[in-house]
Amino acid sequence: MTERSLAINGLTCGYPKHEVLKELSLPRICAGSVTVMIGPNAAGKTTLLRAIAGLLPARGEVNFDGRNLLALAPTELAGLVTYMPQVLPQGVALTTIEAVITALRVAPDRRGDSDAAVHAEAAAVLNRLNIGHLSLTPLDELSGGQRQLVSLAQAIVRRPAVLLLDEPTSALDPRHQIDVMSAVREIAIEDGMIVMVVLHDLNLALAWADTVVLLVDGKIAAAGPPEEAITSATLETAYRVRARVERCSQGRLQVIYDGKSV
Ligand SMILES: Nc1ncnc2c1ncn2[C@@H]1O[C@H](COP(=O)(O)OP(=O)(O)OP(=O)(O)O)[C@@H](O)[C@H]1O
Repeated sequence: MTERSLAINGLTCGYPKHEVLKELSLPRICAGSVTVMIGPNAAGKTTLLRAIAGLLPARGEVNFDGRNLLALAPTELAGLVTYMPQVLPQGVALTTIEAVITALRVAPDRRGDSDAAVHAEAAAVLNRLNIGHLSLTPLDELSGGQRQLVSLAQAIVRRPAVLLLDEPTSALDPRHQIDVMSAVREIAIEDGMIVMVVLHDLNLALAWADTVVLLVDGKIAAAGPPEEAITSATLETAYRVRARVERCSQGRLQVIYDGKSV
């Protein structure tokens, strides 16, 4: 059996008066791997994820398992792809576990599951993200970081074939950032999921990505293993900063910013 993968060829998409991505193609993404999208503000990272999720009109090919996702009906696409947005909804009168159960229940293939099975799965995901203690807390009483963790739980509980996460760690403290990235990595491997994550924290990208894609102005400026995509030269070009990528005393690569470049 051939390994499942996602391949993007000639993707063009954007907004009525602003074409953001033009004929974009990405290296093939293998199941079980984590691809981290980085790049300056407004580079097109969210636009790319939203196009793959069918939330924006797009032309080209997003091939998965022999099918072009762009041509699928919304319900079929929703069974394969889950997108966690950057901005999280507020004002929803549910507890944390109810929110996760609701996310699972809308998955087309899970509607017939027993209440006990769905509850157990939702509880397991909350525990995995170390927020089991928040199960009965209303969403409106959560902090920003806690809400981000619940939103991630809603995305991963569905165990989609393709998981798209838009800045899932932006509101989290360092410990929870590690919780999230390690959970995402484990789930990708366990379920053979294709995971694409947008991050601004380049040290997280260096630590957790199998592949890094650097997007600048709607185009790929670098793509490959983290140590090849994140270098002094690529950071200077993309972000106009002076930075070094060096190994710390424990051998891990880290970015050190020295200032703005001229
Ligand atoms: N709804 C919209 N209508 C029109 N233009 C939009 C809309 N949403 C985003 N854009 C524009 O599309 C471009 C890409 O935006 P996008 O949100 O994809 O960038 P990003 O790389 O995710 O940025 P950030 O790191 O700031 O979140 C930007 O120029 C932005 O102004």
